[in-house]
Amino acid sequence: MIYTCTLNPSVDYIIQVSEFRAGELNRSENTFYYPGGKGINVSRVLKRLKVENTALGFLGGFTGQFIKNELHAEDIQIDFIEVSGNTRVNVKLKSDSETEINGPGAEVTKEQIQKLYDQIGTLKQGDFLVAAGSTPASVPANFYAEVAKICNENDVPIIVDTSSQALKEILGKRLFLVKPNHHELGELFNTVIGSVDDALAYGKKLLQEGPEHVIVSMGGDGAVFISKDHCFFAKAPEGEVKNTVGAGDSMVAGFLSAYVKENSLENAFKYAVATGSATAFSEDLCTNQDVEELLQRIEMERLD
Ligand SMILES: Nc1ncnc2c1ncn2[C@@H]1O[C@H](COP(=O)(O)OP(=O)(O)OP(=O)(O)O)[C@@H](O)[C@H]1O
Ligand SMILES: O=P(O)(O)OC[C@@]1(O)O[C@H](CO)[C@@H](O)[C@@H]1O
Repeated sequence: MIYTCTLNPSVDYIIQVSEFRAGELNRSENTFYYPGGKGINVSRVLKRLKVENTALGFLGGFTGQFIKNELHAEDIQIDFIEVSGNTRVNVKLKSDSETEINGPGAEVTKEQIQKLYDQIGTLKQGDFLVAAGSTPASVPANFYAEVAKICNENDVPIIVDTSSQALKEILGKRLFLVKPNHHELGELFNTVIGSVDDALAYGKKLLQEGPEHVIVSMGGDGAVFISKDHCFFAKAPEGEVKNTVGAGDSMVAGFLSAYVKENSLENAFKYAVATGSATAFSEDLCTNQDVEELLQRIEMERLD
């Protein structure tokens, strides 16, 4: 079974305003509410790609209930730990540019954190864990490192997609995949990643710190895949960009779905880029059909 873990889920409130003016009354043309948070997005895309999975993490209040209802409607298995506050609402303002305001997240107690460690401790060989997104202030900074330790002890491959700060905490642990975007990778090494060559060079540095595979995503400029034996670059296909929120999470879901079905890293990476871009070209997250259609248009080249 694939498990996703979202410590800080969100209701993503999408507001479309054609000409946003700060400091004035704006009226939106459209608003949407989606269950969000990085691990939850991975779960939703995996399900659309016909891969069964279970979503773990913390949920609370009326917003938490909304997320449960939506995941239930999409037939996604969940095993969230209930917290007493409201799960946050993250605002995604779409105008000429995309502006995001992410909330801090609900308070989590020590007992609830322990409960999650215990849940993760039941995962066994053959399972995968995707741990993604920010950690609320009440969760210790070494949470992902602890989770990676538990997974390493039980031979459970773990994929981590989080901020550069949280990523620093887990360097040295055995990780199946990490997927920083080029900004996060730059922050990690105190540099600016401005080209495919930079992404490759610093992705290789990151590989020396423990992960088995690294994907450096670069938005509309595509992505670089780095592993011990193979490095690839894939261009992102052209299309009408509607929503880049969740593109990176879709990429992780695309990679994992193809990897568990075919066990080929090259195809998994191709699938990852197609899935990320398919979401960028959709209002919500992509569908299986979107991904299959884009797959034909992904151009890949070897970098080594
Ligand atoms: N403008 C775009 N055009 C085409 N594809 C895109 C675009 N933006 C993103 N993608 C696709 O999605 C992948 C991941 O995008 P990105 O690097 O923005 O991830 P991210 O920063 O982790 O995103 P998020 O945190 O919002 O989920 C890219 O490698 C690419 O395949
Ligand atoms: O605040 P975090 O946890 O870093 O990111 C949360 C978030 O921006 O990430 C997802 C897109 O990747 C959204 O669904 C969600 O609102």
